Amino acid sequence: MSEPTGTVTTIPVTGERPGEDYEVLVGHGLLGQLPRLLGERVQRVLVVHPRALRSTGDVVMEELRGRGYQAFTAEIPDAEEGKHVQVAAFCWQVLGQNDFTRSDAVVSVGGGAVSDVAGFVAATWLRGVRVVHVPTTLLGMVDAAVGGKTGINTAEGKNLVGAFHPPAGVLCDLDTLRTLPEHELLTGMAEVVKCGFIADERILELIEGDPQAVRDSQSGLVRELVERGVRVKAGIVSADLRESGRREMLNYGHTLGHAIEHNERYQWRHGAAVSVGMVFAAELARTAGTLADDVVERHRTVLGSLGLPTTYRWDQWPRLLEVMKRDKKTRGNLLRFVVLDAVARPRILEVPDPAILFATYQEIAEGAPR
Ligand SMILES: NC(=O)c1ccc[n+]([C@@H]2O[C@H](COP(=O)([O-])OP(=O)(O)OC[C@H]3O[C@@H](n4cnc5c(N)ncnc54)[C@H](O)[C@@H]3O)[C@@H](O)[C@H]2O)c1
Ligand SMILES: O=C(O)C(=O)C[C@@H](O)[C@H](O)[C@H](O)COP(=O)(O)O
Ligand SMILES: [Zn+2]
Repeated sequence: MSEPTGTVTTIPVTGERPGEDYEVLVGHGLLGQLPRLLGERVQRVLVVHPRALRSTGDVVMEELRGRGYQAFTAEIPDAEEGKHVQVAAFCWQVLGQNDFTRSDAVVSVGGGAVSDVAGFVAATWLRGVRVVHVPTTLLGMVDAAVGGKTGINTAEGKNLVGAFHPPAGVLCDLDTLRTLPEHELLTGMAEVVKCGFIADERILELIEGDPQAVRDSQSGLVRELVERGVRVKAGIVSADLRESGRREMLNYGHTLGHAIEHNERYQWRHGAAVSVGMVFAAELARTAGTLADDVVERHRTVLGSLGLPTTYRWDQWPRLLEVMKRDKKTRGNLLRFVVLDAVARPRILEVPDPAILFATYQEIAEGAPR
C-alpha cells in the first residue's frame, strides 16, 4: 500500500447540505488515501480511465483490491472522444453487469475529460452514486476535478448535457504529473492564469517571476500554483455550487473558448482555447471602457510566456458567434460574458449588440483588417 511522501495539503470544500463537504488532497504518493475518501460502505468500485493511462489505472486497481474492494475497470477513449453519450452508456453497462448499488462508487483516473464523463456516469447511475477523482493533469487538479460540474458534449456544442454532482473527495497526486507532456501542463496553466485574473493576483506574479519553473511539474512552484488554483475554485464552488451567481466567474474566457474548441473539432486543448477566450474578454472590457490597457496587455504577456495562443482565425467569426449563442450563460438572445474591471474584480457584461463583439474580435483575430 502506498503512503504519502512529504507533506499533504488538505483543502476543504463545503457542500450544499450536511455530509456533502469533501477534501481536496495535494501531495505525493496519495493513492493509499483512496479508501478514506471512498467511505466505509463501498464494496464495488468502477475505475474509469483512458487507454493512455492504463498503467496508472492498474496501480489504482491494485491499491483498491489490496484493501479488499471489488474493483472493475472501464477503459474509455482518450481526451474529448471520451465525453460522448456512447462512452457514458458503456460505463452504465459495466455498472449494470456488475450489480453496482447505491452504496458503491466510481473513481476517475485521468484529465478533465475523464472526470467530466465519469462524474456524469456517477451522477446518473441509480440517480447518483459516490465518485472520487484522481486527476492526472494539471488542469484536472486545479479545475475539472473540483466543484462537481460533470458533463458530456453533443454535436451542437461542449458540455451541453450534464449534472452538478460533487465528488466525495479529490486526490491530486503530483507524482502522476511526471509523465504529463509539457504541452498538456502548459494548457492546464491557462486555468491557473484564469484563477489569477479573477481572484488571486499572486498567481500571476509567481508565473511572471519564473516562467521556466512553471514547466517543471515537480517544482515547488507548480505545487504552489496547484494549491492556489484549487483554493480559488474551492472558495467559489463552496459558496455557489449551482452557478446562480459567483460561480459564473470561473467561466472567464470560456464563452469564446468553448466555441473555438467546437470549431476545431476538439483538436485544440481546452486550456489553449480558453487562453484566446481570456484575451477576447479582456479586449471586450477595454471596448466597454472598464479595463485598463496594461491589464489587457498583461493577458497577452503572461499567456504568451507559457506558449499559449492569444489569437484565432479572422474568417471564423460567423461560426464562433453561432456556437456562442448556446453558451450556458446566455439568456434568451442575450450573450453574457465574464469580464474584469481590474485584476480580481470580475463581473458579468451583457452584450446585446453583435457589432460590439465583432469589433472586439477584430482586435484579437489574426488576419483581421485593421
Ligand atoms: N468540470 C469542470 O469543472 C471542468 C473544468 C475545466 C475543464 N473541464 C474539462 O476538462 C477537459 C480538459 O481536461 P484536460 O486538459 O485535463 O484534458 P484531457 O482530459 O483531454 O487530457 C489531456 C491529455 O493528457 C493525457 N494525460 C492525462 N494525464 C496524463 C499523464 N499523467 N501523463 C501522460 N498523459 C496524460 C490524456 O490521455 C489526454 O491525451 C475538457 O473537456 C474541459 O471541458 C471541466
Ligand atoms: O467550474 C466552473 O464553473 C467552470 O466554469 C470551470 C471551467 O473551467 C470549466 O471548463 C467548466 O467545465 C465550464 O463549464 P460550462 O458550464 O461552461 O460548460
Ligand atoms: Zn475550463
